[in-house]
Amino acid sequence: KPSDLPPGRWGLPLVGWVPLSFKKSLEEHLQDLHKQHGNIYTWRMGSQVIVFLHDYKMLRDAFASTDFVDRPNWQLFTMNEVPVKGLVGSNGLVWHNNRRFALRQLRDLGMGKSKLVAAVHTQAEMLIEEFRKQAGRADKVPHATKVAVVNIVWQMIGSIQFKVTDERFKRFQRLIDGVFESMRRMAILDLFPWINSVFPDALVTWICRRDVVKITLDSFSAYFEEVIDEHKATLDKDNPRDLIDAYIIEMEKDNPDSTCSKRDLVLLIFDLFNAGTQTTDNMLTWMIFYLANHPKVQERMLREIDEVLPRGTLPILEDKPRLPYTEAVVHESLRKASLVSLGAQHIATRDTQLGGYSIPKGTIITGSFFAMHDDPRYWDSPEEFRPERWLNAEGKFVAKKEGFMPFGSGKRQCVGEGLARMELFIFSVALVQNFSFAPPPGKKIDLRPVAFNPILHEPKGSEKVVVTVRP
Ligand code: HEM
Repeated sequence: KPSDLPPGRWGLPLVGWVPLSFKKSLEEHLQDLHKQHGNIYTWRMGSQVIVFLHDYKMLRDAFASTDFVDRPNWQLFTMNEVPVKGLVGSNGLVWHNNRRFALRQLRDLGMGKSKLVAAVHTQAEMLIEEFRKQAGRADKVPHATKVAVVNIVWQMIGSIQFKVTDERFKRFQRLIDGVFESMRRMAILDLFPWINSVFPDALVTWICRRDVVKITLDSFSAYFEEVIDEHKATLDKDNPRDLIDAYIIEMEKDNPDSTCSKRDLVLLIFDLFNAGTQTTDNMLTWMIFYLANHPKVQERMLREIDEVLPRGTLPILEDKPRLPYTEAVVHESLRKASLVSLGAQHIATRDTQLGGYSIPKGTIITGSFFAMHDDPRYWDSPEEFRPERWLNAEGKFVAKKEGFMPFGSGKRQCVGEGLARMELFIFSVALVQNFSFAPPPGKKIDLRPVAFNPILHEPKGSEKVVVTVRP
């Protein structure tokens, strides 16, 4: 162990530190390390040296710096594409160009813009219709929430909308699910890259589902390329309809720094779906679960909405200041869920310093967001779901920042944050206006996330909720 790295667990070369018992979750082990070593500690997982940051200010400063701006060369991020394209896993000029482009598109086509608000409203109406169909019985959260979030991202990217019953949507959803499922397995190769050269290729492919990732990416690519070609054929340069049109226009510019290509656009679209749909859909399910287990929160939210909006009127973003409790419920849900519990990993781009320790170039850095959101240094009684903590004495919403990072922070902060917040706000108002949610009689919804998922805190899909139409 290099002596000036943060303290922690090292274990054996190549294998790293492996717990002897799997009774504790990954997060419980990280909490143990935090208690033992403080706000910055190291865990060698497989052959990867990973430094965990457990402190809000340290994390904020690190992720604001170019010293930690890059992603590791993990398959989880690269999707086996060499050189890496798209946005989530790329570095350098490709990342810089794509991030700037995506942020501009989200601003121009997205947040608060009437076209996208109209699309969110259409999806909110569809959700109301679909939730109504399962009123009166205990059932899983309808799959319409997935359709809604996919449709919004598609609207922005390619002006496409699926119907709930659309077979193409089901195929599309199976692909997204396939990617997420295989991402967990791909992490094995990222942590133990040497198994590639020790075990037979067929075995590695089977364990790590490399074939699934390839097949999935190929299917996505074929579909996206078709959509891109349709856009090219019908492009009006003076009236770009969506992100694909804007990218094609950008691609045709004579810019020496351009990193545009059709393959890059395919990967960018893939990244936006990958990062922007499962996340928002899971967050909406978490909100429904929290509301179901906290009837008083639900009633207070409804009272507030009823005072501001006539029933049947969907909110617009300008209504937010008049709905502070609703804003508080959205924020408290984001805190409690800690959806992306460890964030997305970063890497030191040069030999540098952090928290008084030396961090060699290439060290992987990750945030313990789940722990920060549950840390009594920042939150009074953090275990409680208490939206009131976001309101001041006058009942105004206060966007508390200290200890709150559901979308990451700094140079790689989530580009879809504004869009996700807009969806969660409009969808939750629409649902609470029309329905009440409760656990099945005599039960509470199990709010523990699905086990063994280091990427997302997923709500348990098997949990049922009773939807009742409001009189
Ligand atoms: C509730 C929903 C969401 C949550 C909790 C969330 C959270 C996050 C987090 C924690 C990161 C990692 C930041 C880092 O590397 O430090 C991230 C990155 C990212 N998110 Fe989101 N996200 C959500 C929705 C979305 C949406 C709707 C989109 C776009 C349609 C999106 C696109 C991205 C992209 C492209 C990145 C990579 C940015 C980069 O590497 O520069 N996300 N998100």
